[in-house]
Order: sequence, then C-alpha cells, then structure tokens
Amino acid sequence: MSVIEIDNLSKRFDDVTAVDGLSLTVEEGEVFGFLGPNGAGKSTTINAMLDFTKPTSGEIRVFGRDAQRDSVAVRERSGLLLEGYGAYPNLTGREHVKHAIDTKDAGDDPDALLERVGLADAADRRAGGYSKGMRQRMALAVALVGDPDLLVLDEPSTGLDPNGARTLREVVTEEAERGATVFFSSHILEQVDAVADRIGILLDGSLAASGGVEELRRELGAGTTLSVRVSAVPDALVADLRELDGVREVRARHGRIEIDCDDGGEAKLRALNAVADAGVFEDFEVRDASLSDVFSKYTEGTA
Ligand SMILES: Nc1ncnc2c1ncn2[C@@H]1O[C@H](COP(=O)(O)OP(=O)(O)OP(=O)(O)O)[C@@H](O)[C@H]1O
Repeated sequence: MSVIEIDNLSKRFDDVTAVDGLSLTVEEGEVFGFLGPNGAGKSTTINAMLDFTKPTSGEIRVFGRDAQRDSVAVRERSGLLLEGYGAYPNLTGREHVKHAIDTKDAGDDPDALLERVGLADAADRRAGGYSKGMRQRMALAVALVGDPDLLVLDEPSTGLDPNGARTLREVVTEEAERGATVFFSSHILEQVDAVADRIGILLDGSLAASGGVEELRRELGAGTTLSVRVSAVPDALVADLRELDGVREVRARHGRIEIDCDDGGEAKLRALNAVADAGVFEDFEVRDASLSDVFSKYTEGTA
C-alpha cells in the first residue's frame, strides 16, 4: 500500500515556483530519502503533505486520505520533525516530551524516549540552554511519541555531531523495522544513503531522478574510475588516454593515473592496454562512482 502519493504537485509563491509538477509515491514500511540542494522545494513539499501550506495545484494523499481535507487524521498518525521546531525555552527536555505524550494521549515513557536519542543526561535541563544538536535530538524524541505510522523528518541531521548522526540513523532503522514509513529529507547525501531504501533527487521543484541506490547509479550512468599505479606519467600517455572512446576524464597524481570511464568494461580495457603499451603499468583498482558523485553531478551549478 502507498502511504504517500503526490500527484503533479505545484506550489508557487508569487513569482517563485517552489514545487513544479512533482509526482512521487512512498510505499508502506519504506525509508524514502528526499534529497535536494537548498531551495529545491523539499520543505514546501513536506509542508503541503501536512497541510501547513496549500498546493497551487496537484493532489496529495497520505494513508489514502486527502492531505488537505483530512489533515488532522494524517497528522495524528504521523511523527514530525520539521525545520525550525520551536522549543519552549523554559521547559525541560522531559517536559517537552511529556507534553507531546499527553497531547497524543500516548503511553510512552519520556525517559525511555530521551534515552533513545541520547538526551537522558540533559532531561532536566531547560531547552533554552540546549545546543542546536540537543534541540534536534529532543525534536526527534518528540517525533517518536506514540509509535507513529509515518515519520516525516525534514533535515533531521541539522546541527548533529557524528554521534548524533549515528543515533539518528539507528533510530530511523529501528523505526523502519517496527514497520513505520519514514520520509527523510536532506541535502547531505551520506545521511540518506546509509538508511534509505529509495531516494528521490529534487531539483528546482521537480524530481530529477528516483530509485534504489544501485538503480540510480546505473540509471544516471555514474561510471567507474580506474586507478592505475604507474612507474611514470608520460604526457603523451595522458593525452592518448583522453582521446579514448568511453573515457571521460584523466587525472595524474601521486604516481597514479585516475581514469573516469563509462560503465561497462570496454573503456577500462582500452585504457589499461594504453598504459601497458606505454610500459609504465604497475597495478590497478576499479572504483564505482559513489552515489555522492552522482548527487554532485546532478546538483552541480545549482544553489
Ligand atoms: N513562504 C514562502 N514565501 C516565498 N517563497 C518561499 C516560501 N517558502 C519557500 N519559498 C521559496 O521556495 C523555494 C523552495 O524552498 P524550500 O524551503 O521548499 O526548499 P528546501 O529544498 O527545503 O531548501 P532548504 O534545504 O534550504 O531547506 C525557495 O526558492 C524558497 O525561497
């Protein structure tokens, strides 16, 4: 069953088109990574999903219900960590979580939730004195209240240190194992890559690509890099390599020649032969382009 169905969503603010004909579906139990650079339209999409902003056109269904007309029912089943979560400076972390539990009429233990997000030690401190990362951890604890069927996390890694980022990934994985659907937006690919079943790349309000990590890599023809250890780097060889069919870029550094090739074996084979013919070949390794390369390729030149 699809938990989120977005159909041809557009949202304009005066002369700015924040979302432009976006369609996507997220299935039950899936962790969906919603990636895009600043200003791509991620928050606007999320706000429309939760009826915090009205679409200019298009339709959104969450749990099979109209996201605008049935927004109360949608929000009741969702746990939200949204940008600019407003903490009450005078309330402690525990009081924030307790308040969310009471509001949702849930049976959670606030301390257990704070423990899960690594905030147990600061449970009795006022949120006004929390660091950015601590506030983000608290917001995550609040989002987890009531075992929501859908977790909507908008840039949840903002302000988190590496430990916090790991805790976040663990929590997302645990929630998915529990059966929750997770919609996770970020402009940091590594955060999403590690936990997402599927990724959508949003650019200028439209989906530029979507699919599983491997599928995306193939679809985008991310290519592979051949790294050859050489005894010397003759200029003529570098020039020859650049001319080969299927070779995209050649770099020489630290006794190696790095050759970016199209997917498939032929270009790599041609390049290796050329290095061998030049009499400088020592050793080689092959690296697949990471999804990070794919993402940079897609977002190059954008904000
Ligand atoms: N309330 C608003 N009024 C006018 N323009 C807006 C409003 N909200 C968003 N925008 C514009 O819509 C575009 C998309 O913004 P949005 O916040 O959805 O992007 P984002 O992908 O979430 O970016 P970020 O990663 O920086 O949070 C931007 O150009 C932004 O300036």
